[in-house]
Amino acid sequence: MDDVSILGVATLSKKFGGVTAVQDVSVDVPRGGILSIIGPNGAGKTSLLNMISGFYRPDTGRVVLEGQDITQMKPSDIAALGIARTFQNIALFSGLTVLDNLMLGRHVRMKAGVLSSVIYWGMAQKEDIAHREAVEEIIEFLNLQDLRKQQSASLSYGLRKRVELGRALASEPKVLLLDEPMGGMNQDEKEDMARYVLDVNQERGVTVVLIEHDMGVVMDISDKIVVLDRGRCIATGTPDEVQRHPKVVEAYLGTSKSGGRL
Ligand SMILES: Nc1ncnc2c1ncn2[C@@H]1O[C@H](COP(=O)(O)OP(=O)(O)OP(=O)(O)O)[C@@H](O)[C@H]1O
Repeated sequence: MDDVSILGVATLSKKFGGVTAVQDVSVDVPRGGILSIIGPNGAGKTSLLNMISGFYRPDTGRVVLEGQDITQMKPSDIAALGIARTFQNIALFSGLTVLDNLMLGRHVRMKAGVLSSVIYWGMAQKEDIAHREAVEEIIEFLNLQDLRKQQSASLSYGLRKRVELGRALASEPKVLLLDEPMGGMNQDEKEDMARYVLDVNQERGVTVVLIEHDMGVVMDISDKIVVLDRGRCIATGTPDEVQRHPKVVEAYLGTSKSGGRL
């Protein structure tokens, strides 16, 4: 991993039975940047995120966060070290309010357990106030003030995606993994979300790793793009470099027998 990277994966591979989901993929994620992972359905994008966040154990290879090998760690320990994620299918507690969903997102930062909060009630209460302040600040940042007491189930799809972003931000991540944050959104919702992702990156200094199918958004906001195809990395570079890369042109436009699968 080079000096400018916050996160690196090296020769990661993962098979499910006879299916190779990811094969020998190496990626350096620049600190403070936005890196997008693109590729056709089944290319291995989500599997790669799952290995970074500890949800899947790689067959081979390493995941390193700020010099620390996290390959074998549990998802909760990885979250505590500063990697948060959102899911392709929204993973909120639909019966809970926006505020409570965000408070749950903070639990990796909460020190006081149930027992200690009984014994050291005052300390736990102080901690609770600090957590509430942090969550209120995120609610303001994402313009969710008017919705804080609403059940998340009652919100539109685009707003639920925004709340999920808030839940991930509540853990104060250094690196945010976003799995299709604009998937299923209309154009206005997409533009809003792209703006929030940029603000998270630029104003809060969070490194972003993004899986996204909307090429307009990807080309607009990414510093670096990784292209996966059938589990392998076929190109890495800036948006310009990747767009001109012969293998990407072939896969996207189908200049050969492959017929454009992206
Ligand atoms: N838990 C699993 N069990 C079995 N096979 C899996 C599992 N997770 C992923 N796969 C397989 O691994 C391959 C890569 O899937 P993955 O979801 O990582 O691709 P993707 O690029 O994220 O696709 P999409 O854009 O459709 O989300 C697919 O063939 C998929 O069926």
